[in-house]
Amino acid sequence: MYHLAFLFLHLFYKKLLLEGAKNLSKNILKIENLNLYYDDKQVLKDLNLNIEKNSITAISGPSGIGKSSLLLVLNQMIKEYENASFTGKVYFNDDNKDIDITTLSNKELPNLRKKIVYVSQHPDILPFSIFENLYFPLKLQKIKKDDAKKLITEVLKKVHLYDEVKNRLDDSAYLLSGGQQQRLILARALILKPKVLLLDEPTASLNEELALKIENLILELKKSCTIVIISHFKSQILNVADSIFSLEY
Ligand SMILES: Nc1ncnc2c1ncn2[C@@H]1O[C@H](COP(=O)(O)OP(=O)(O)OP(=O)(O)O)[C@@H](O)[C@H]1O
Repeated sequence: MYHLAFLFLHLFYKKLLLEGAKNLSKNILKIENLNLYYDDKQVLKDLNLNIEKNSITAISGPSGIGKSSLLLVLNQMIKEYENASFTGKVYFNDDNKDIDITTLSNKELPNLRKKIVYVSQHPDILPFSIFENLYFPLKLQKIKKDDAKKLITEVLKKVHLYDEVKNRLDDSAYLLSGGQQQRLILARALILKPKVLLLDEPTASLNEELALKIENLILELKKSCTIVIISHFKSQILNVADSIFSLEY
């Protein structure tokens, strides 16, 4: 009888431990009571959001409601805006440890932004060649040029840009079309294998065929990272999103 009770307790305790471990790692990002202001103007009000690991969350809502601002909070790029301020907490589950990223020092932020990468709707192309735009983040990681070449080819193929640029990698990236630049910055975001990708209108300048290819890429990326996406295309949201978070006035 005593043994049976002990076994039961042991199994119960193990189940609790397993559930605890599962819950701990289920959400990769967690926002609690976020209020965001630009100067005196409040943009986000008492916002709470959980984002599951390896999921695709779409942020929807009317123009100007604060969708891009919300993405900027998620990797703390918002701290670069002098007129922005916020209250609340943002937890990032990194290697099964929850850290409140709002408390990170300025020195710790570049490392966070390698793990949680924001891809702007306005391609922030660097004034270098196509190759150098992609080599830049790798150089900072002290990755050798030969290894970098392999990674760059791989990532250009992933974003369906390789065939268009393979013979002109030394040309200025400014010579690329809007749609090519958009795929280039997506490639640059992917090259360091982020844990979270924050995509702000990733297919805004692409034709329908390319947009579909990028949607398929986003679905494939879900296996290795978590994605938060802003898109004005309803069909795109329905095609890729596991959940939709709507911002309303
Ligand atoms: N740096 C800033 N300083 C002051 N106000 C800003 C700043 N950035 C954004 N805003 C304002 O904050 C509000 C939210 O902007 P945000 O770009 O987050 O909206 P959005 O939902 O992404 O819009 P859209 O769908 O048009 O891209 C808007 O009213 C915008 O004008």
